[in-house]
Amino acid sequence: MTALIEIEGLSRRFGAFTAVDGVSFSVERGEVVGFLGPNGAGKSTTMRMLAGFLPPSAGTARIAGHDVQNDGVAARRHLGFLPEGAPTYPEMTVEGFLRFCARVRGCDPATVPAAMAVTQLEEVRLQPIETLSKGFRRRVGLASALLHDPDVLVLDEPTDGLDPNQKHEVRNLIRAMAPRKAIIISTHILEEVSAVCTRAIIIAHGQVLADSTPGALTADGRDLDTVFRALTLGEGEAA
Ligand SMILES: Nc1ncnc2c1ncn2[C@@H]1O[C@H](COP(=O)(O)OP(=O)(O)OP(=O)(O)O)[C@@H](O)[C@H]1O
Repeated sequence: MTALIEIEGLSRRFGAFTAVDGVSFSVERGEVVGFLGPNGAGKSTTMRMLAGFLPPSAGTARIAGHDVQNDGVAARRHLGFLPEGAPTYPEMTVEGFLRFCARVRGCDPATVPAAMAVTQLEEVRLQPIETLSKGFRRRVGLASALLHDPDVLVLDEPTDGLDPNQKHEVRNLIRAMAPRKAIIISTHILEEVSAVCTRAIIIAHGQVLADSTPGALTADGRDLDTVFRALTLGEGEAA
């Protein structure tokens, strides 16, 4: 069976600078992959290429077997993407924005109430997005990614800006969806990896430094924070 996410030799240069440098991995249904790395490591650039929003300088990305560049429409049918930052169209209400997203993507408007329910947006459904707190805006983005119940979720810092209770809810939601989907989440929060991820990929300077289960990464008794620092700061076994 083909993996739902397949990335091979993905690279992206900006001028002379290489932001992503030959990244390869695949993600099967049922996996929740934590994509970790320091600021500027290349996480968002990789995710934007995987979502088909940024063309790679080299390499390929496939979603459910469809190349995101050459067969983008078919690939996006299987993809829910939560980009960094807030949803656009700040003057729209939450419900209006989600109905608009459903219409543009050709999915049934009946999906909107369900997406608002799982992301707990009903109480603000008639509020313009620009009047919402950062946490609520993040949940609007998440609801939009979930609308068409895609097989693959690519979530760039899904809990950014949420309070501890909301973080807990979003992690529960990710865990509940996990068996039916392939999910990749980028995060700076290492506790999130232990809480929801079945696998962790650590990148720095655009290159994959580790790709393993959280248990295997910490098998020698070090905590994930120490492993992360050792890998990304080049402290090696001394850490
Ligand atoms: N459009 C662009 N033009 C030039 N450089 C860019 C562009 N987009 C990203 N970069 C650079 O590429 C590198 C990787 O950026 P990226 O946003 O992918 O990192 P990140 O791991 O997501 O970081 P963060 O954790 O801070 O979000 C950074 O040095 C960034 O400045």
